[in-house]
Amino acid sequence: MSLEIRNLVLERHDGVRLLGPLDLDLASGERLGLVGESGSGKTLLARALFGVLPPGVRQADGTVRAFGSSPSRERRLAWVPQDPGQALHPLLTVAQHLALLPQAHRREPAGVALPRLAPLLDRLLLPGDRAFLRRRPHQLSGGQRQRLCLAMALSCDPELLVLDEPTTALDPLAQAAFLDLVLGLQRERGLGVLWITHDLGLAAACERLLVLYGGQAVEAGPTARLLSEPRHPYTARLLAAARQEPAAEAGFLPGPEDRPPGCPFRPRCPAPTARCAVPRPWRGSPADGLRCERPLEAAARA
Ligand SMILES: Nc1ncnc2c1ncn2[C@@H]1O[C@H](COP(=O)(O)OP(=O)(O)OP(=O)(O)O)[C@@H](O)[C@H]1O
Repeated sequence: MSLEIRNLVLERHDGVRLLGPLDLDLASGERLGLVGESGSGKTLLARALFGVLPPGVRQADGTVRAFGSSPSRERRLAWVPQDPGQALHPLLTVAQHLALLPQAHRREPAGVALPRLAPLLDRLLLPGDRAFLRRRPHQLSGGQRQRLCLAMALSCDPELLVLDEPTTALDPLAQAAFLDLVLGLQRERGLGVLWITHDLGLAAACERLLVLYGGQAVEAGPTARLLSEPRHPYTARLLAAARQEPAAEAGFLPGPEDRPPGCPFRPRCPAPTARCAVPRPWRGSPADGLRCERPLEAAARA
């Protein structure tokens, strides 16, 4: 197993729960889409994987295991960030960015790393000539900046790629091209992929989905099943949004301190019951299960 998360709970410094309890498994070479709207805890989860929680957030419980306890885990796991503008250093050149991780993880000098990475740049449609390698981030297009982040993430041949909303800053055509590129690389290299997104349409390229709402996993399963027969009302709502269908309900995800006890989706749910106010157990396996008192088919039968 590339990634094994058990009972992970993240809290704010004042004890307010931000995420969890959460279980997640990712097998090697598998593509998992982590889907949820803004504020649902996706980025915090990615940060927990890399052990870099922001100030004011702590891991209150649970375990995160990437590649067991392998000492090389740092280089086997790589992250493509949401905002390349923030991730890239404005004063470093393309060449200096590309040499950073090989230097840190493999003690590989730039003079060795850059020729080794030339075919990768080619594959990512980034020019490898001297003039391009001397450019700084502000001299690149948005798509080139994001592909540079991808090149950096792949520079030490990782086995698992975590992509945190990597296409947010791109136009729809560039989004589709970036997705194709990642899927192609995933197949060629047998990479595991954890694709974090609020867009169910983008996540549909993954084999499995895990849906988060208000810091809780609400549904997980094979993508084909979730897209055709969502069981949690929030998954159904996401699906309707991806199809640009109008919402029957209004409202936003409340802040972590204002979330109701029990199911966080209860205030927006079309058919809540009194039992939804009580925390419900996860039913099923981490890969295929649900946390809902009144799954959709049951509600339809009532
Ligand atoms: N450093 C922090 N201190 C306190 N609360 C935080 C901190 N970072 C995030 N949070 C809170 O944790 C919750 C989850 O945040 P997170 O950034 O993981 O959401 P997200 O699903 O990635 O959203 P987005 O799609 O907008 O990036 C939010 O309510 C956020 O306000």
